[in-house]
Amino acid sequence: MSAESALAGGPRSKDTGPPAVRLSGVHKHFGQVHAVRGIDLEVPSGQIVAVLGPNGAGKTTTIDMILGLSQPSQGEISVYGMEPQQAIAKGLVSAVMQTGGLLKDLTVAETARYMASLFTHSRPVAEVLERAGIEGIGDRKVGKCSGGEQQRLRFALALLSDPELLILDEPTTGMDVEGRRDFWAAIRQDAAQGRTVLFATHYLEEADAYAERIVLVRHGEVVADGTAAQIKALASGRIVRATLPAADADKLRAIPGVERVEINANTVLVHSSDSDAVARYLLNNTPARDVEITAQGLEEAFIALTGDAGADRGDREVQPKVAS
Ligand SMILES: Nc1ncnc2c1ncn2[C@@H]1O[C@H](COP(=O)(O)OP(=O)(O)OP(=O)(O)O)[C@@H](O)[C@H]1O
Repeated sequence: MSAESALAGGPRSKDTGPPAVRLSGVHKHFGQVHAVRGIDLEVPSGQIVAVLGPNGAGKTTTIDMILGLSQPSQGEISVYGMEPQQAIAKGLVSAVMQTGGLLKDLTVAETARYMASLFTHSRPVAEVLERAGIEGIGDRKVGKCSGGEQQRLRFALALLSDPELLILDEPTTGMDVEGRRDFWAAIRQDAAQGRTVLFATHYLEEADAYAERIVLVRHGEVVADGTAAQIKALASGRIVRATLPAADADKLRAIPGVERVEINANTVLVHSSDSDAVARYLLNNTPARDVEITAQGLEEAFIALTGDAGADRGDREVQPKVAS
């Protein structure tokens, strides 16, 4: 089953009420810093959405406003048609943040029981631990849990109120590949029931693998919004690779549609919106061999759309970027 079909749908997604999240013309200033610059966004109920962007793009600032932790300087935010605080007070929203909030000397199960006791209506502790895939470590002290297990515990706690909307702010930062995979497996299984999930990430791989929709932000603005395939298509060109000793970069750049030429020893890489023209030129006018045409991936789209040279394949962080 594809990530999309595993994540989409479910009983909750049939809701026809107000969208889970709506942002209209939202700006946020911190003194001189214009962190969010006019974001419009609507997340329908039941959708799994990644807010993807490099460091400093404004993801956390936006999530904090959706959670009612801070107010927009301008614009409006509603959650299920209500003020964010009102939706949270009704138990419609839970969040999994990166750090904090856990007592190291309690066990996993004690932590969940303690939190459950704070809710008037709570899902059974055993059920949320199972959903988070940590039912086998209920007796383990939180301080002895790995970073990934602690995040799955935070996820379990977030499920106690059985929220309609789950918000996760870079939930897997610092986890190893296996921890990340287990964490997302748990989220994905849960989301198949139709819960709405909005997560911020700067891991392209996570957005590609787990979101139905990617909202790409850069410098506080949405620069692309769609499925991973649609975002890849925005940076629509293809790459033509060939073996060509003594390639003439200027001649290659002069072919219509060529955006970028890279020459590495005997290999040329030509990024172009008209790959056929490049291939024709290479085969008819040069001694090029091993000509290959490939579609650009999400990483190229990310670089093209966010202007960041240091995009990440999933196990490295993108370089910090300060909004200008
Ligand atoms: N409380 C604050 N005071 C001043 N500037 C802030 C504050 N919070 C965020 N900023 C600035 O706003 C911009 C957006 O920051 P934000 O944390 O929302 O980005 P982000 O996309 O979540 O980045 P990261 O991936 O690093 O968490 C940055 O330039 C940041 O330095």
